[in-house]
Amino acid sequence: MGVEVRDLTVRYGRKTALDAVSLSIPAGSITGLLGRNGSGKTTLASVVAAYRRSTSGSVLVGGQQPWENAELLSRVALVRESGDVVDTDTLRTNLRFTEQSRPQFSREVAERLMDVFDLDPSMKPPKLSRGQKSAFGIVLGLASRAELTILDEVHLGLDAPSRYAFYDALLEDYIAHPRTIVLSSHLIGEVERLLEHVVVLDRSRVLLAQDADALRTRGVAVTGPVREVDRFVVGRTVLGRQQLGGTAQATVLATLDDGEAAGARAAGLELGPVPLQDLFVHLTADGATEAAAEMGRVR
Ligand SMILES: Nc1ncnc2c1ncn2[C@@H]1O[C@H](COP(=O)(O)OP(=O)(O)OP(=O)(O)O)[C@@H](O)[C@H]1O
Repeated sequence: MGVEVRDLTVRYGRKTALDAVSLSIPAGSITGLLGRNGSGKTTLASVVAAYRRSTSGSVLVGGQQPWENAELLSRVALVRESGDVVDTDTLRTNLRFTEQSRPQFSREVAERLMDVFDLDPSMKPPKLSRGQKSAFGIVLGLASRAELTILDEVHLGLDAPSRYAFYDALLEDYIAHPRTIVLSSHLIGEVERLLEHVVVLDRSRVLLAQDADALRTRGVAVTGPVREVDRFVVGRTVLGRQQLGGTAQATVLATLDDGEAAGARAAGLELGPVPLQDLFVHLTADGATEAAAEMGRVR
């Protein structure tokens, strides 16, 4: 179940949260929805899952318009940090409610994840710690096996072992039951290995929407003698540069062909990948629009 967003604008009063956003989320992928605070990620997730109406523009989920489309929405799950649970009922009862409304719900996944996160089914949501609330949202989200599952900052409050347990569970269940998953997170370094597609929002607009592998190949980290590094970067877009004594490392936007790579190595340069996190930081830093425009041209 893919998502097609065209010219989507959402305003809250005079505040424009999404400004003529157009993007595609491929069916059967794990897509990272990335962006700095206030860039519009939650707003986009809310409109796609029909929690909120757009001001203008269109959203199609699996080719259908989601607003007030109950049949479609039974196959779409949005898990938010705030949690969408009934506070007066136990976790066990909340699980049962979700099971009744989700055609693909897996009780086995729910029980396993309740154990993984050490959640007591007889507790009620208000008694849970922040991390336990996040964990319960993840249990509901993954066990629902919705064809489109949007996980919006669900890791907030989770400690590192619980986050890695979540990433492992997500990947394992996704491989066994492929579906479309959208993962919004600030912890790009942690989720990078999961992502097949990346959407980056910046100040209410789409900065990038592309295949994660293609994005990774857009950058190269070049390390070596200062003079050689400086020669290499001439005419290229430099995202960052560090120097320690006579050795420099520059991060540049470049996809090297075999000849260029061999030439660089012959000049004593080491070539390495640029972590997605670094590309993201550079591209969304203030004043980085030129680099982003260059990335956009190679989309
Ligand atoms: N209910 C609201 N009323 C007014 N403005 C809002 C409302 N919700 C969000 N906004 C504004 O819309 C913009 C986008 O907010 P949104 O929550 O979508 O961003 P985000 O990318 O999810 O941010 P974060 O990473 O901090 O969660 C922000 O400037 C925010 O202040």
